[in-house]
Amino acid sequence: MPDSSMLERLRGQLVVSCQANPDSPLRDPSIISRLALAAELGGAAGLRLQGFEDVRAVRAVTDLPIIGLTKTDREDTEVYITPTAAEAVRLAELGAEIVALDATLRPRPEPLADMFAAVHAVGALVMADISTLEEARAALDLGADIVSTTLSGYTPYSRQLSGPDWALMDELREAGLPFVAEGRLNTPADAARALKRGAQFVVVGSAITRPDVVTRWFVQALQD
Ligand SMILES: CC(=O)N[C@H](C=O)[C@@H](O)[C@H](O)[C@H](O)COP(=O)(O)O
Repeated sequence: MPDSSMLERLRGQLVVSCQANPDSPLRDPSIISRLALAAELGGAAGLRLQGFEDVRAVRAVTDLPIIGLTKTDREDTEVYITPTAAEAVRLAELGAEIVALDATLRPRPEPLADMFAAVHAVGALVMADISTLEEARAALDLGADIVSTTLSGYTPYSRQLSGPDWALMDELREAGLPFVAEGRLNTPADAARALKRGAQFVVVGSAITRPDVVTRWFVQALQD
């Protein structure tokens, strides 16, 4: 049985996403592990990690809850966050208590319901990454444990914003749907505001663990 007390443990807390793209100099499981430990030292209550190797490496050094995902480029679909049940199950087997997966309404290689069932069958929870209210409703109706605003701005039909999607958070709260705030929460004030907006917890990545991205913000500001 999936342990939903894990979500209670994260309530009101910060989850730090520790990810590095293939072209990043930080792209090494041992470096991701160090980033995760630094996040833990700073008070993170959980970690969001990409890829089997990173999940395995970080599981070996911390007991913090892990939200695991894969990013897989496929020819047949635009869905790239954990597109298949096999990947989802592998993440759970490697120690992710929560598996994040794309739950947008775009064409996908495998039905969402089958993926949710596969994750639950191995005792993990489903975090459904969505981009709209409609997708959140559909995912929760199918049995997702929580939805996350991760993909707002990353589907062509969702709001395209340079900052967090506050309107989506308002819609989710007003609909009474349990949600996590994630995506472009670039300051401590944004993260705190997301909790006030009704988020169960917040996930922050770039502003904490992507120094190349943060450097670019500064460089850009100097040119403006
Ligand atoms: C859209 C997508 O692929 N998001 C990914 C999901 O895991 C990560 O690249 C983001 O860093 C994460 O969502 C946290 O967001 P931000 O880095 O903006 O704080």
